[in-house]
Amino acid sequence: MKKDCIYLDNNATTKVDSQVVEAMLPFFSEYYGNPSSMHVFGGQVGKAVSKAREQMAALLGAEESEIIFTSGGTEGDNAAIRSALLAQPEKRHIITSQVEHPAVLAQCKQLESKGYTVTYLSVNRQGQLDLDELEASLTGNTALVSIMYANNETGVVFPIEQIGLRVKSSGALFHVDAVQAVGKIPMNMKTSTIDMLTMSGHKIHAPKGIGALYVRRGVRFRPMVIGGGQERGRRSGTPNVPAIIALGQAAELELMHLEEATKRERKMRDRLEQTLIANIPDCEINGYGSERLPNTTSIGFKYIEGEAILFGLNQYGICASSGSACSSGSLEPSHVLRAMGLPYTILHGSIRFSLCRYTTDDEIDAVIAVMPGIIERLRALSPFTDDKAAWLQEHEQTLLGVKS
Ligand SMILES: Cc1ncc(COP(=O)(O)O)c(C=O)c1O
Ligand code: FES
Repeated sequence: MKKDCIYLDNNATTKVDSQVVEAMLPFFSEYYGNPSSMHVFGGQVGKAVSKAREQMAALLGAEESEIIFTSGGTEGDNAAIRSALLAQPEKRHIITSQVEHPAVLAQCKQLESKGYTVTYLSVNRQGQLDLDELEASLTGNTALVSIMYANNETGVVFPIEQIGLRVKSSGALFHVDAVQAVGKIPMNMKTSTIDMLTMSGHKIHAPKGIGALYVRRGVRFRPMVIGGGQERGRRSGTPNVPAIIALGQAAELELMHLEEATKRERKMRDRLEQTLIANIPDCEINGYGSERLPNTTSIGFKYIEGEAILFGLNQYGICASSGSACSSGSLEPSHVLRAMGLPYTILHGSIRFSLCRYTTDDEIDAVIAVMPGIIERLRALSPFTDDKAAWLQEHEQTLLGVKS
């Protein structure tokens, strides 16, 4: 495995910060007590967990009592959706969007088979929701609206507070998957319309398998993991103390770096985009013109395959991705880009670069230097010309076996 790679796949996962590793290490073999124990040895671990909860709450502008530690984004999303439905058994309708992460979409699909009705809001070519469509979909039967803060593939940011105001006036609960937004967009739950918010540690330089779910005080929470009653009865199981300490430390660092790091990342991201667009014909930025995360760019290069571009980049030690980490490896084109109605050729030729606070200008320069050559070589080999690509687009539905 290359250690010296140029890592531009931070939306898939991030490197654990060395200060984070340092903070968690003593909790493996030195302070290994159970935070629920009555003795002082366990009690001091309990205090460290409380500090981590404070650090997490500070990043979200929340109260400590509103933070539940989870195993990550997927659990947070699952737990929030289930809780919202269990708390309002008389309501049988859910609203979400077509571009959510599978952690939300798979849950909704399963609920449909159990008799729930789910509305999947559409997005336009820029990846934006239509707030009128949302308003028209809300009914007295709507239990929950679950919408992501920012999209993991395109970085497109949804107008969460405008959505929340509409949700609140309908009486439904509002859950937000903020896995990609926490640490990149300032959050203040005290002035927000959000009832529940999911975050995940491994996107903010903490380890994998730890995260937090924010549940607004006063919102009835029905736990998904039940047992010994840890996390004030909201998530049972002996907590993963070292990972929680790590998450707290990572949250503190994110808050400290947020303003300056996102400014730097945006500058580098914009330079990367502008230079590639200027130097390579027939490419476009997915979600351009929409508000986007400062660290993310998804670029479609016509007439070639995203996987082939990644292979080319790999030879220079550059890590990027052709969609979400969970679905890359499958040949299905991205459900996000498809929902945006992108033409066949862009759909298949899209790759994502995602930066972090460790990204340097030299790394961006390296990508800028090799990309035109990679694209040119692949296009020279491509069997698709303009005309063939147009034919493919026309027959896209048949080729993909999509029902429509
Ligand atoms: C938007 C979004 N939601 C949820 C998840 C799942 O988080 P986790 O990997 O912590 O389960 C991810 C991770 O890629 C994500 O990008
Ligand atoms: S699990 Fe991370 S993008 Fe799907």
